[in-house]
Amino acid sequence: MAFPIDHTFVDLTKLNLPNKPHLGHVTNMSPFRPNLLPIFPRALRTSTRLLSSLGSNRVVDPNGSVLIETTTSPSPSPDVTGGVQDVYGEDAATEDMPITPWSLSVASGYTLLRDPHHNKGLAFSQRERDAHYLRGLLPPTVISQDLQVKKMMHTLRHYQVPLQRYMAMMDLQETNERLFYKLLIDHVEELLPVVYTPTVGEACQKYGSIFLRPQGLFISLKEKGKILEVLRNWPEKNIQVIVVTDGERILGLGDLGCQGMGIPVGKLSLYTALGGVRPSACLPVTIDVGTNNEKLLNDEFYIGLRQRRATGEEYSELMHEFMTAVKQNYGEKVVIQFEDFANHNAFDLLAKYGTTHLVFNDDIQGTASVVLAGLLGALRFVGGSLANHRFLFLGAGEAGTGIAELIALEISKKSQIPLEEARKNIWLVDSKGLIVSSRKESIQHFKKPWAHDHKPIKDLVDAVKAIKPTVLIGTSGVGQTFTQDVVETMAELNEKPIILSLSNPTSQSECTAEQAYKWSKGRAIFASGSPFAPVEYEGKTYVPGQANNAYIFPGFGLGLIMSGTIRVHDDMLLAASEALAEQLMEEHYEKGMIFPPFRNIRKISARIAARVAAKAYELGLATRLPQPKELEKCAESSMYSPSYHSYR
Ligand SMILES: O=C([O-])CC(=O)C(=O)O
Ligand SMILES: [Mg+2]
Repeated sequence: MAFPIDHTFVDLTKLNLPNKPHLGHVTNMSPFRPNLLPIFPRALRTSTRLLSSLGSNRVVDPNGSVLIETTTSPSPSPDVTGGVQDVYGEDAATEDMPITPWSLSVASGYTLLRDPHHNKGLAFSQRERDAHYLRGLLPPTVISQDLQVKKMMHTLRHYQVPLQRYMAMMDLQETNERLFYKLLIDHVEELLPVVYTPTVGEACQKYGSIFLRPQGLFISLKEKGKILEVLRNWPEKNIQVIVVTDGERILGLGDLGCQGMGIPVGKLSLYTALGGVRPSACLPVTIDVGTNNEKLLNDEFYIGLRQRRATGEEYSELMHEFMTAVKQNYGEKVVIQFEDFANHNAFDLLAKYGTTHLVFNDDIQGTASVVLAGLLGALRFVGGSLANHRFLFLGAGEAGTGIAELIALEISKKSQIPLEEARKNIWLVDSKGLIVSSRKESIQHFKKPWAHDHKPIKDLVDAVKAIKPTVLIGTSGVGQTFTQDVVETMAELNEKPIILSLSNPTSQSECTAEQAYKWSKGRAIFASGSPFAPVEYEGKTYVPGQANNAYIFPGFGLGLIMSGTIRVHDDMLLAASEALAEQLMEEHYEKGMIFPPFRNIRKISARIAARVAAKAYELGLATRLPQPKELEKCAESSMYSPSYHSYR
């Protein structure tokens, strides 16, 4: 290798590079000298990586002298895991693998302390404090990351109000990213309800008042015509997953407009903590087309556009510009996860972009996959097959019809009967009552497949009596709709009624865990979308499962990324469900759970990722070739590690 050490910056525009240099290729440009690639002698490893991302293994100046030349080939190296270049060395961090702390330039001193990607707070060693101009900027003590975790947990547990915990965690994410993820990974069961459902729901409702620093990318109607530019303002270039919302149906809380940003931010924290996708590869996006929420429009602290929602062409043009810009800027292999769109847009967007982009709707497909997994898991212990069951849903929106369709697909595949036949054991109730064939003309298109022959029924309890379901699933977004009467009727009809209250957050749950166990006299197999604490009933402890798409999307997305998949296929959802279901053990089921505990989630996600990737290869949709031999190991080894690096 030939490395000049007397150059500190190279002007990219003047170099003889095979690919035209573009800011998008280079992650550590000086903001003041945008064409200058810093070449520091101590940072050669990073510089050579940048070279390879520019498609070159040498830098030649205008006179033809070689400035940098590497012996390695320009593209793929052992640093390529999870499908893209590990520019920041985020994978497999170890204390003994020194790296250079890059940001826009080499970060040091005060800037290093304020750089969330590299800050270690009191964990900077004495040597690092000397080498990086930190002396005096920190109190004298040096502590380990483990002690920092202990201290932070101690602080969090002292907060009585969940929103205070949420704010403390968001503050940590913005000041010390690795510590944030270490906390979340090591204490996943305790902290999931803090950074995610249910607390994130309250945070979105109050987002304007608690807003300190912006997180994610805000794309409003004002950015029309400039979305590509907006994407380029984001500091990271190697994006693998985007979670996008337009805020119209945030959990079961309705239209929260621009304040829905808490959702993509929270979902992407889980992509990293639960699925091991690098934080720098995750991009939260909120599309702001206004809100119809009067309370927010009149709230002086509201952060979004103060207008009613744009609809029709104005809406679809903005979405289309966004979708096009994403593909143009990040290519075809970026996962775009639609989250918390209202029904009408959710189904249309999925259908429209499903054939041109790598899109996944978490509320339709993720929720479906997790619920199917719970049912398959339970059946492993009770015996029988899905085809022997009768399903009744309260709620016929994204989650309801998405789950119904995936159950029908699984039945159809396993029993080799036509899909239409498989749908016949599945019934849905919406706000107007049971969906029956006489209503077919007046209902939305996504409800039509479920309009079976039956006389109209208005009330849920009457529908339960008439249909006699073995499984009752709530996806209505309305709390307390599984009344005592409904649960008692389910318990009269079934020895072990399966009751799933999926609406979020806790306030919207169709019934609580305690109600389900009490009213069924301890016989219900119960799970809910939001977490409930274990319940004591007549001397026995029941542990309700959390049927939340958080079990699926992080591993599902990882599977897509690691295989370089370009389209989502329903068979991948079935593969994910099966991978999750087989990890339910008898000991879990005996306690009443139909999902394995979240504390093993990284292992669970790796298994899901492997199964999804395998299906992608089988379907010919994967582009990362050759196919890695051991996909599960490959998934595990490509996961982000939150341990601190040592800085040279
Ligand atoms: O965010 C959650 O907890 C699950 C979900 O997607 C929703 O309720 O919309
Ligand atoms: Mg959602």
